[in-house]
Amino acid sequence: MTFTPITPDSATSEMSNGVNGLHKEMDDLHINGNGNSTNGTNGINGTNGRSTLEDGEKKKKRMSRKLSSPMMPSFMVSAPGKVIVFGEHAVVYGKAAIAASVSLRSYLLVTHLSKSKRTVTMQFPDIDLIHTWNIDELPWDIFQQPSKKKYYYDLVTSLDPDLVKAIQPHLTDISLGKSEAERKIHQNSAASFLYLFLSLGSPKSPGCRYTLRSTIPIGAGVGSSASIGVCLAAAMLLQIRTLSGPHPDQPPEEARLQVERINRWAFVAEMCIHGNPSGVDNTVSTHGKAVVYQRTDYKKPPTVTPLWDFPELPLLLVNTRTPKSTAVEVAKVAKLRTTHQELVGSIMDAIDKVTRSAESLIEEEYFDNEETESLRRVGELMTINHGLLSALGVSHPRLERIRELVDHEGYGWSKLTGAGGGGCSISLMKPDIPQEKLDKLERRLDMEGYQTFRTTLGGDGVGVLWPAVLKNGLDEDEEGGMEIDLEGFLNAPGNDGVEKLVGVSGGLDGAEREGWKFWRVESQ
Ligand SMILES: Nc1ncnc2c1ncn2[C@@H]1O[C@H](COP(=O)(O)OP(=O)(O)OP(=O)(O)O)[C@@H](O)[C@H]1O
Ligand SMILES: C[C@@](O)(CCO)CC(=O)[O-]
Repeated sequence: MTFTPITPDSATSEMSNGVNGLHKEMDDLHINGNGNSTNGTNGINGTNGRSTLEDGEKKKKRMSRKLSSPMMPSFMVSAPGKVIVFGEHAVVYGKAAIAASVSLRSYLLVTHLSKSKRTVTMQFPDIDLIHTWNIDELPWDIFQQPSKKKYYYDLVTSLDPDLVKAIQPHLTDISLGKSEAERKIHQNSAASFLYLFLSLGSPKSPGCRYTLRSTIPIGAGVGSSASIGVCLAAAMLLQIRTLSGPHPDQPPEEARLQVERINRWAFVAEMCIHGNPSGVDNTVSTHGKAVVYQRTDYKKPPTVTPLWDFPELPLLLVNTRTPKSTAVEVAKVAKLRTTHQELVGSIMDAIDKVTRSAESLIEEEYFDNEETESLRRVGELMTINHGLLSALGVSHPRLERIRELVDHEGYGWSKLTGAGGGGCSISLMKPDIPQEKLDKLERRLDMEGYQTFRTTLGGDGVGVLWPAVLKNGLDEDEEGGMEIDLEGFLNAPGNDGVEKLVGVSGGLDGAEREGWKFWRVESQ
């Protein structure tokens, strides 16, 4: 996909959509990080950004009145993790890869403080991180400098070293008393958070708390960091009222524009964590479904083609709990390629063929994700892809053991996902396997120290719950549903507790739960 630049004019007209979209009550709030009248981005009250002095005066009066307006309600944002379904390693050599969202997700609860409280807190209990900053002490001056200032519609492709430097003093007292390794991780997360907060917010940003819980395993190649970046980007863009929708009758083109805006800022968050990310993770996490991703020239942006009609596939994700290093595995393949250039080239070509065959298969009109024959064909491509990766030397005995337990027992088709050498595998399960056999398999894997997740490929991307009130098909719905409070969210037990409390598929019989809304970007 190519990023379509959003001009100030188009941004302005969308801003008024934004005001009328998801959350009417936001109209009355005094928030806007980026609004100003010089560049046509001022979305406050839906003005067109070409305001006269008189308008400005009127606006000032209106704004000062609004200071007494009620607090913004709590809301939630959620985004999925991802797996590479086909084409890892070959993608490093300019071949295509298919990546898809998984149903494991991150959930971010945004709660606002009373106006007198001028603090912002990031609370990431999964990694035991909590930190509070005084908003008025943050380095707004440099982030607001005209030569530095970025707007919500900007495409940011690299971090500004001066801005990164300005953040550093605000990271020094994070997680004092923890190990150096842990502090480094916490400081990275905080740097990513602050870069976004300072870029999208303003010195007038309201005091608030961002609390995140995730069901995605961390550092296992399932895109946990990207999903967090997506949640933060979406939440902050919603707070400054620069997104329209999601709402049911929104045209797909408009929905895609909103999603792309989130994706751009999620990429900025990923850059803070990873340095030089390809962008595939945040793209899949924002859009959901699946994408074909290809980077032929590293000096140019990659080609990202959304597979809007990617089927939802049932999947068993297995974490070997064996730490992997992507860099080591990639180097291993590079070395093999030096010695056997032609042969390795043929393997890469074969992987590319597998990826392209999968792409065409999935897009076939009669492809049916609930039908055995269609699943078998995708499954066989996964098996072939794994064999080719194995030939490149990136499998691992713990990954081969999964194939033994799943494929050789006739339960499904497995392949490693991501770099290999440990990390995770994915298994496409046959639809007719009796439940007790599946339970037995999971017990076996558990006994052998694996971590299993039943997940579905190709689900929704970023979603919004505005306000943070859920309906569960229970009596309490009559009284407007159940409000998600911070304590309840923090105390939800484990991944299941989080899913049960706020999960996007926590509706009756696992259906999409009423309340969560998604930008519907599909073409059909
Ligand atoms: N649940 C979480 N809570 C807070 N921070 C998290 C969480 N999950 C991931 N992170 C952040 O993301 C970092 C992990 O990112 P990393 O890219 O190494 O792994 P990944 O995103 O899970 O895998 P990959 O990028 O290979 O798909 C953590 O160090 C932390 O900063
Ligand atoms: C192994 C690899 O192809 C995927 C790692 O998730 C490396 C990369 O694409 O950067």
